[in-house]
Amino acid sequence: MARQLDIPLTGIAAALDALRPWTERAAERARTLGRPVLAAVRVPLDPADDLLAAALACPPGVPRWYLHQPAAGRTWLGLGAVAAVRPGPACALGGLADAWQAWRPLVETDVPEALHWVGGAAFDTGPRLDPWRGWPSAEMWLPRVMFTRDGDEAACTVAVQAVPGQSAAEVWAAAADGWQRWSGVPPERAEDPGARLSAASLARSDGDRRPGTAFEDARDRWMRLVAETASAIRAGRFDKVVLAREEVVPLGRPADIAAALRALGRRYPESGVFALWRGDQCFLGATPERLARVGTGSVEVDCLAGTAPRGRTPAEDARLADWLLHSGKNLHEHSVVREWLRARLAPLCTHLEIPAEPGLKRLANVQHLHTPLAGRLRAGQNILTVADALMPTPALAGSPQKEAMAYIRDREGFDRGWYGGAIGWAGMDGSGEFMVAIRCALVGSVSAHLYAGAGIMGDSDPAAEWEETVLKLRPMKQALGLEVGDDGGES
Ligand SMILES: C=C(O[C@H]1C=CC=C(C(=O)O)[C@@H]1O)C(=O)O
Repeated sequence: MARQLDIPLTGIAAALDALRPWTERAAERARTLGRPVLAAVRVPLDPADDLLAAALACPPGVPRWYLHQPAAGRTWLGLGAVAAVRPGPACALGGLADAWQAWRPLVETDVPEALHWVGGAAFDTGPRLDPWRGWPSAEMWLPRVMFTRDGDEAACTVAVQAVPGQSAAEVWAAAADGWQRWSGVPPERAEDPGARLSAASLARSDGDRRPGTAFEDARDRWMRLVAETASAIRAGRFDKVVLAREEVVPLGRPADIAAALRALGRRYPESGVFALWRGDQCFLGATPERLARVGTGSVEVDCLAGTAPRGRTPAEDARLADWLLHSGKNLHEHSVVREWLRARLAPLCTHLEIPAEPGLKRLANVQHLHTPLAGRLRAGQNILTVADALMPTPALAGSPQKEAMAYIRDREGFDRGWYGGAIGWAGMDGSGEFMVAIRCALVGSVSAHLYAGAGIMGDSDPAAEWEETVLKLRPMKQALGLEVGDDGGES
């Protein structure tokens, strides 16, 4: 049954009306310059609008990018793409910076600050293997419609591209037509309140812990790799390597992505809940780690490495926190990341502040050692150049970076794809934010691929590292209804 979006179309109609004079200017400039020119406007929206419903009502072919940061009161949703920058196969985010900035003078708008490009990048530059085939190593695009809700303020930015030879009326009609087609189509998947998977419907999961099962084999293999890696570190080959694992869970029925994202937002308010739809796949997660946030001349970066479980009682929780804050292995693991970030940021900054001791970042499932880094950026830097310089940090790759990445590719046995990469946005003025894509899953129509890793040091205990990945996988499992929560609920 066809369904209208839950976004009131009056907001969109107002945006399309406001767009008319800008499409005239853009069409005229495109004709004069002989190259495409963008037009964009922004109108206010009702903050009560359900942005997730809008994302899910879009047809599968429409690129969709979603970021929800509950603690900051922010929910952003980008639908469609009017312009995209996508590098060659072996290129990372930094390779997009010039092409992206080249659009800056080619926009007709009175709200240049409202043009937020969205996208992200993979952990490495490929080659992409299943289930990531078809995903680029990095891509940024300007959404056709961008909804932003920041606290009590909500707005909608509509953009369109005028190509040389198009009349203003044709450009405007393209914008209006695009929206009409999305707003009257059936949702990609019927939202069935009973669609959440019950733990019992799992064909294969972490829950099947009997000896001799695929789970046991996977655990033994991974723990052997951890032991080998720890011994390579002791032999001086690396300072640190972050090993990840992939858990593939067949889905008996389509996953309820909206329910998963809502559950993650409720349970992990300090995290960035993200989703990126491509074809019939959705890459989603709730990450506690900010790669970089760039404002006007400022940069903020999270150093997050070193992990302990949460306690079942306040006393146990405090004991675990105290243990973490004094654990030699975790402090060393953390300092490798902090010093690497210091070395990478120093040439980009005129001033850098880094606390001497880490604090704690506490989530519902785990607690981490955390050091916030803050700096003043040198001229000429922007969010893409900064994110590129920092990717991937030793919290995801290891140190030395190149050698650790080659080892990971060779030994892990799967393509990380965008796990360990970055998801974020970039304003045309160079500001923006990227989150590290962890605590996540790539959900397709028949299976979900879940990812989690742990920093391996010379004194790592393979069983403890395995348990750490079990804890890190839990948020996604519970959100997707693949594992029942401690409180008996799914989230
Ligand atoms: C690699 C992951 O976490 C990283 C981020 C924070 C703490 C980490 C750790 O303590 O090992 C990891 O470096 C993951 O969640 O998949």
